[in-house]
Amino acid sequence: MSVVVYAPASIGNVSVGFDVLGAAVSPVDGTLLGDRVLVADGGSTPFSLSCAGSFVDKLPENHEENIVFHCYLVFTRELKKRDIAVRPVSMTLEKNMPIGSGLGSSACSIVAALDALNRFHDQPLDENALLALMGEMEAQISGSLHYDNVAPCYLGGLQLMVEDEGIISQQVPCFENWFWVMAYPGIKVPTAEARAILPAQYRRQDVINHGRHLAGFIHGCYSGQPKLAANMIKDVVAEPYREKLLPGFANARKYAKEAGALATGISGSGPTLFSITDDEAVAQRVAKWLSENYVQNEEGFVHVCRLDTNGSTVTGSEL
Ligand SMILES: Nc1ncnc2c1ncn2[C@@H]1O[C@H](COP(=O)(O)OP(=O)(O)O)[C@@H](O)[C@H]1O
Ligand SMILES: N[C@@H](CCOP(=O)(O)O)C(=O)O
Repeated sequence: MSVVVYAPASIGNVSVGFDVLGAAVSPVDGTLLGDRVLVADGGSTPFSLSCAGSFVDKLPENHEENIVFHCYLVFTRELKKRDIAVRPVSMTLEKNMPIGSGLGSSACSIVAALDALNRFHDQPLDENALLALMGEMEAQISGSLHYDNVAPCYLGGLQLMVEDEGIISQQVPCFENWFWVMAYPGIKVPTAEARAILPAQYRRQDVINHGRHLAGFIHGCYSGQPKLAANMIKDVVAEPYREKLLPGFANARKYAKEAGALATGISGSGPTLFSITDDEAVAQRVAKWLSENYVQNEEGFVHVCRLDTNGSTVTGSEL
């Protein structure tokens, strides 16, 4: 028996909810924008890991530094705590996501690995316990606990981190007709570094505006007001400080607005940007412009996406 799990790209923060809001996305043309992990019977070897995929060269050379190995360690720790037998596993990571891209690349590997390990062991951990482990792994990589990539990647859709009453995250309704244009320029911005440049404290006016934007956005989503929700997508917490890490971002946002996009922001800690529109022609026009003007090298790409409401999914038993 073996299982392959696909975990999609995600937009941390969605501009308006630093560390507490995230969205999973998948390209409309069916491209797999996410990692896959295969877990198969390891036979007489307790654990082995091999890696493949278009971004395999960007992974740490030592497999013990790969987050998938650490996922195996924490998963088996949890099984041992519960007196559940750990099975020998042979794992393969298909690394399709660029690292340090703002697309939740590490979250893709973490979610695919832990979801696949759990399924291979007949789901001994419930959704919340698994999500808590995913957060632990993301914190190990970025230096602080935030669920805004792993939660949408695992559960799908637009997710709000409530982190109370034993609930980590809950889904918020969003607009099904929105296109999310994702543009990765091909350069690297490490999440830990993009967090380190943020202020430790904020002015009262910024706090008020942040609360107004996030509450207004969530209200717009629940009351079915797309224009209000899109107008609320403004970031006073991270974007003013991170913009300097993203060459051409201000220009790209200006173009997207003139072309008819509803809102544009930094995806996660960047350098990927996202731009929202409800008009496919606008999405294609913005995508073309970003390909020609925001992408900096051959590693960059642009995808027109929809919200991925599935989150991580089983794609079969072989890669
Ligand atoms: N499977 C993996 N996928 C992505 N990054 C990994 C993986 N294993 C280890 N890493 C390391 O974790 C760090 C991820 O960097 P980060 O900026 O947080 O990426 P992202 O924001 O794209 O998730 C890098 O130092 C990378 O070498
Ligand atoms: N809330 C985090 C999100 C980081 O997302 P990533 O895709 O860049 O890892 C932050 O903004 O630091």
